[in-house]
Amino acid sequence: MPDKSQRSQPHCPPGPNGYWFLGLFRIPTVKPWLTYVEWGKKYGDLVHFTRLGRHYLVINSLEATNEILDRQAGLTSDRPVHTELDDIDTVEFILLFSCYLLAQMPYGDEWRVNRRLFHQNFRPLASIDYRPIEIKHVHKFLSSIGSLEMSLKDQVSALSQGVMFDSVYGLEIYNNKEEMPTHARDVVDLSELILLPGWDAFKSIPFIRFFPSWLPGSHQWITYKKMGAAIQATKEDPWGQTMKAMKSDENHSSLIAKLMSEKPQNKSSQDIESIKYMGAQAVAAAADTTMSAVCTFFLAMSLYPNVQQKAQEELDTVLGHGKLPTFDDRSSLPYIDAIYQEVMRWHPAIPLGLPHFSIKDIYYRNYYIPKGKAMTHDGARFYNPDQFIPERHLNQKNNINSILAYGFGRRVCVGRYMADDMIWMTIASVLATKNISSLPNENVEDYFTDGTFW
Ligand code: HEM
Repeated sequence: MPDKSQRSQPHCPPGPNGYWFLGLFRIPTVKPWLTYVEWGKKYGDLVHFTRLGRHYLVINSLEATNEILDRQAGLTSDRPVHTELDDIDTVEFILLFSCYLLAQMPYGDEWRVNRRLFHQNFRPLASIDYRPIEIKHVHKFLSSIGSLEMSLKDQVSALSQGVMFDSVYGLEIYNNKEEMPTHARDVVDLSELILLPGWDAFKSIPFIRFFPSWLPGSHQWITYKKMGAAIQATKEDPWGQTMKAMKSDENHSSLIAKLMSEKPQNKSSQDIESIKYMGAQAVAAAADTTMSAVCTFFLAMSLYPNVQQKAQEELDTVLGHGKLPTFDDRSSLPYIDAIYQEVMRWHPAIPLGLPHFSIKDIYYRNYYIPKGKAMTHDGARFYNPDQFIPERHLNQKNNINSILAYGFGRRVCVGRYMADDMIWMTIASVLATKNISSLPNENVEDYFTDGTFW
């Protein structure tokens, strides 16, 4: 790459204009991905804007994403949240954010250690251990479908949270409204707000955190405080219950129990904290993501009955009518796999991805991208992108790494192998045994709430 002096006057990519420094006040907070796609059509695959002195870059093309987030991953793997919070050296910061979750950690040695721990326990081989639990919960879910006690969305949420609490802590979740799954969802819901451009005003205007709660602006700092409390509860409560279960039940089995009984027996408090954060991160990461993907699948099947019929024909031919699939059947069911990939493309669980933050100025094409950009992407690069067309994935050499919904570069989703198993098993099992009829509302966007997640 040529050095700075050799370039012909690099400049920031185009984007909507705002006020200098203060930036643009029309930044969307409602379904922002729709606006980013519109901006992409107007300005190109890189859209730049500023807000309160911070630069944002929306990446709308796979080519640019690969170049910036993969090939320059050493510079663009940081996260915006804590990097800037570190600048606020207050007691509140130390109290609230001494709790670090992997997804929000700044890129560096601490992230590397915690990412390795997570990877060891959720890599492809380790993820196979969770399959019996996934099958047990999917079968339980199948028998609960149609019950009037809970909405379909709550049942799906209980399924995705149930799998994770069972796998990590050996704890049963009967209802997603119980305290522990609610705290895990709070972590995600609150992070979703915090990651949107514009929710970081108190970093540029620090005295906001001294505002009384009734004053406009104070809600941002209050949200951070609530998130700190939710993280703390998600880290400590299931851990405490698992410690009790390990003492009272000799048959107790869980990831936490396995890690705690591994050598060395007398673990340092730092090692124990890392295990605790890994557990909390896992239940928080799974809270909305797998739920969102499974709900998207139900929506797609209700809108595209021909796809459902084709899938059921494949299942009937390969397995026999009404027979439940096993993981060994996956390679013989290409159309079911194509449906899974289309679910992940059509409405990704995290439409904007998680923001990346660059630690140094970088260059791409003739654009100068100043240090400190948050980067997101929009995956609309397929023909008729709004249509649900599983066929587009058939005869492609796709694998889990081609699924853009799992993110990019060194921060790519570290729980993707387990998520992949879990979502595939749910899709295949539902199609093998149920007929999904129409949902009440035909406007697809109405099913997708505001913010980062479904
Ligand atoms: C539909 C299911 C899921 C989707 C679509 C998804 C998507 C993502 C995305 C987009 C990222 C950010 C990647 C980036 O920065 O480029 C991410 C990060 C992460 N995901 Fe997932 N995820 C899913 C399920 C899970 C599950 C079940 C787990 C836990 C077992 C998990 C654990 C994580 C963690 C820990 C990170 C942070 C990684 C880091 O910052 O180094 N995810 N995920």
